[in-house]
Amino acid sequence: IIPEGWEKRKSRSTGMVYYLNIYTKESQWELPTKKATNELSEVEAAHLLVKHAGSRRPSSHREENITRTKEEARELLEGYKQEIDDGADFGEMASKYSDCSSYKKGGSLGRFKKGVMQAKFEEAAFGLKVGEMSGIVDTDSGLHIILRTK
Ligand SMILES: N=C(N)NCCC[C@H](NC(=O)[C@@H]1CCC/C1=C\[C@H](COP(=O)(O)O)NC(=O)[C@@H](N)Cc1ccccc1)C(N)=O
Repeated sequence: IIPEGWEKRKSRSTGMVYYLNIYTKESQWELPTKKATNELSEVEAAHLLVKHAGSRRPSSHREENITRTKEEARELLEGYKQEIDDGADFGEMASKYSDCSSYKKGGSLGRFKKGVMQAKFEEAAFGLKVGEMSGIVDTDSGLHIILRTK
């Protein structure tokens, strides 16, 4: 069977069958193998981080000294999440508003294995399907929304 998120396509030029991932738009000739997320040793994800006064490092390229409260951070992030749910581009929103240095790459953290990110962040990221966005995730760094891209 073809795993969720993949579609079987026929190449217009050669008539050969290939497989297209409807979330990441990647294509491949061989039938994708379904790997249960928990078996997956790594995922690729992007995030939008809003820091607050209680963050472990309350500073970013956006603000030298971040003084907003955690609740203010939550309200801000809920607003960004709503905009993304309404169609705004995740990468653009992360570039504009994220307090993480990954803003330079539209929030992309690249691929990472288990054991690298803080527990709550890892738990959320490895629990997402490709193309799915998390709810608000609370770590020592601040509040995040996460988009799994691979
Ligand atoms: N790619 C890695 N190996 N980098 C080490 C990850 C360390 C890990 N980080 C986290 O868990 C959170 C979740 C995602 C980002 C992050 C925190 C902070 C922002 O929060 P702050 O540390 O000011 O509290 N951003 C980072 O770490 C950045 N290097 C992420 C990054 C940036 C650009 C390119 C790739 C990765 C941890 N165990 O603390």
